[in-house]
Amino acid sequence: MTEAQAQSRIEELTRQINYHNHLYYQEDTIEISDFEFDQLLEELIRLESEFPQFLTPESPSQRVGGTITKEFETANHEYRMLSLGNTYSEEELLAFDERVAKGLEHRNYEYFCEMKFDGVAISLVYENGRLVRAVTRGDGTKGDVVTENIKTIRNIPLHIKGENVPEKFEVRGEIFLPRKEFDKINAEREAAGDPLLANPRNAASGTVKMQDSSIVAKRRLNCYFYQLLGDNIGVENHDQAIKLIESWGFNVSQTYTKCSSIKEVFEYIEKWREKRLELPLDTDGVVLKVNNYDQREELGFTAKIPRWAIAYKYKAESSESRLLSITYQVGRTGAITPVANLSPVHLAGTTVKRASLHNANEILRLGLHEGDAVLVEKGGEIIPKITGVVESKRAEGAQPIQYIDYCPECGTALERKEGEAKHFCPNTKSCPPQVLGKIEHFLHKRAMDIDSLGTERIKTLIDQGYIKNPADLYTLQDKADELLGLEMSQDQYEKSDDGILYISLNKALFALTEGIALSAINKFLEKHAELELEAILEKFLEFIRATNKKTAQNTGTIKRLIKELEEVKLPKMEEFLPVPLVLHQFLGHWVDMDKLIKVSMHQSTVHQIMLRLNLPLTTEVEDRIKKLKANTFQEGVISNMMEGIASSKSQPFEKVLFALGIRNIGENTAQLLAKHFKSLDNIQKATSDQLLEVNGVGETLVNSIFDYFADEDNQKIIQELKSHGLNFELAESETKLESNALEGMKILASGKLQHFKRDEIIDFVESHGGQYVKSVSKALTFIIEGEDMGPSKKEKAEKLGVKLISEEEFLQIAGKNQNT
Ligand SMILES: NC(=O)c1ccc[n+]([C@@H]2O[C@H](COP(=O)([O-])OP(=O)(O)OC[C@H]3O[C@@H](n4cnc5c(N)ncnc54)[C@H](O)[C@@H]3O)[C@@H](O)[C@H]2O)c1
Ligand SMILES: [Zn+2]
Repeated sequence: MTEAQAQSRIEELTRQINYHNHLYYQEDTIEISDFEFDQLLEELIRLESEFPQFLTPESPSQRVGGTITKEFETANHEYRMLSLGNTYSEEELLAFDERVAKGLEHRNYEYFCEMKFDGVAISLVYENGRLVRAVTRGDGTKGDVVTENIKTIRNIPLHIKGENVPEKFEVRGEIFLPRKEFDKINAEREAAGDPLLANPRNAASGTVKMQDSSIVAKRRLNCYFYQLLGDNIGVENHDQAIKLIESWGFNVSQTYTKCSSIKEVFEYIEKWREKRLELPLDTDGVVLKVNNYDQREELGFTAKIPRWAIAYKYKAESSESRLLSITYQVGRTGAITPVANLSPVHLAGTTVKRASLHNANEILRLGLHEGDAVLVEKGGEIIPKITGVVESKRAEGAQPIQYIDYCPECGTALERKEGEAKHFCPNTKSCPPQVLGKIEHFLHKRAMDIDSLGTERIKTLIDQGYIKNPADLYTLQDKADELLGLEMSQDQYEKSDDGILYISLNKALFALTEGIALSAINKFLEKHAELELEAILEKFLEFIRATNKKTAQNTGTIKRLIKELEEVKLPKMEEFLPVPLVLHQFLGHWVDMDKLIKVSMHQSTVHQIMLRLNLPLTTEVEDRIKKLKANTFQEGVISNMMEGIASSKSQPFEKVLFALGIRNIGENTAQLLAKHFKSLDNIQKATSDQLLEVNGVGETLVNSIFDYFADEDNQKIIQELKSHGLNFELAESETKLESNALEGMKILASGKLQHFKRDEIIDFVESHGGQYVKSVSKALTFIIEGEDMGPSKKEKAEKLGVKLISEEEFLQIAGKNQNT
């Protein structure tokens, strides 16, 4: 490489790394994996050491990647917060160990090994046992002060009690969002139609930097601590420091260990390679640190990293697979996500058969062609991903993947808004998954609260034409008879491109054999998931012989199936068999294959096909066919459903208003609007000025309200719901005040109360003419101090001079004697 080439490559790498650093630290999103990022950085470091004339202090190789934001106060770190060197290879780890030995001039040292937690670094400063400041890493020298946000994390101690607590010290740790919380947040976001968070790390990072601490509190962040700093701490080794902070009440992950040689470090790395996937948070490697502080000092630092520690990062496992097909999933908001169906490969402890492709751009970026050999990666923390195509293995004449133009669920032409990566199905009213989204919202616990209808059942009712909108739910009562025996068709059926019905292999094999349990068949299939369909069927013959149940008869049926599968030449689908072929094994006497194929094209369940064929069956054949069917609606379920639907009619108006799913009307806004306008008719009649009078209503909301009422279909649904007796007005009791005792007062309650549950106090305050306020501010008349009131709230209240009163005093003010 010439000097000029090196210079321009260094510039290019610098530009790219700065770009990805910005995305990662400021925007909390990523476009490339950590591995790809680390490779760029490694290349830069290599070139800079070969061509030191181009190395500048501003190079990303010399600086910690983050910066500070403008929204917070900043504070300087007393001890710089550095990055860590990292490696993905064992040779480099050995080389690191050699450097340590050389630096110390002996091998008499230990390593302290911990998991590398994938979150956000935080520094907490304590003085006289009190948390005084929480600061982000920022640019390593100074960071954002986010104390209020950090105080909402439950297990961060605000006061330290204990012996020998130094007057001043600093602890560092990693804030993270437990994976479960992350999944929960994303499920809620999906249901609300909000964009999904990319991964738990980015979510944690974004949360720490939020302006509103009350939202931070809801996110359930957590923190693991791994470092103690300060003068005269009185310990010589890191393991002692960790034990010390543990005894002071800091949350320390119990995954650490001490190793007396690099060989033991390798054992630790192997021990955790898969086990870490069971931890409640994402981890991306192992950090090893020289345990003794004097030795650390001897080794020192470079500009960016300590010489006494390094991170070994687990490389995402990668395997080659084949692209079988692409399924286009339609989300509840109409967003299309292409998913690659792959020939099964074993990766990171699981069998992978699918990988997300995100959107059309990703397919273009990869240059995917039909049937391509692809590289699949799974790091445990991420869903499997296609990272590349093996072009040399591409079949001659293979065509590039054509993205779909029409919605696979409803056939509507797809749209793509400018600047958005995803395609959308604009048919919000009758596209089945979108209808499902609406109905699920309607049924939600905080809306109409009908819990006897799970997703599967709703889907079935939509698919089979029983409900198209929420109002249809209230007509089900009249169809209870028809619902009995209805098949829940979701998972076990598929349709081929030309509409032939397929059934999952496990159900087919279960029905085709006698005396073998479905669970045994499932186990068998799991074991052989990596085989192709024909090979599985051959293996199944062996399996039948081994179980020794009705062997002759069972093998006979399967052999006939294999033969017909070859002859009939229907499209092949992994893990599924054509329903006509399976039925042919039972009905061969009565119906020929062509007719079975034809009928199956128009139906979506075995139940429906059998209704169409209307054959006189023997009990034996009937039993076989029953084994094929999916779960059906049973009597108990139906009566539960009917009960839930009937009792939902008494849900109060604000719940009904929320249930309608008017865009931008959340639960709180629905309450406010209901209280203010008292009926849906009044809301519909309201002018934009009248709407804007309501606290929290803005232009966007006004527009969505107008849009909603302008739509004739919505008007029809409202009329129908009214005719079924739902509440479209505030009940008498809700509009009447119990007293005016709290008029003009702004009130907040904090901590646990004796006489009220969370929501009850709000209702109580309002029914006595007061206003309930959700955050501490100067405007409050007083705060009701319950048991265990949060110390940060209390501190803030004291600072603002807001009066705190007891629950008893409050009851007196409200004119309620607590004994009544
Ligand atoms: N994908 C992208 O676009 C992109 C962009 C920028 C950075 N990154 C990734 O982010 C990382 C950037 O490195 P960095 O400078 O933030 O450092 P780093 O994350 O590699 O290492 C330092 C950090 O590790 C954390 N850590 C977790 N567990 C620890 C433990 N037990 N002991 C000590 N520290 C622990 C601390 O927060 C510390 O600040 C790299 O891994 C890089 O791959 C990715
Ligand atoms: Zn659609």
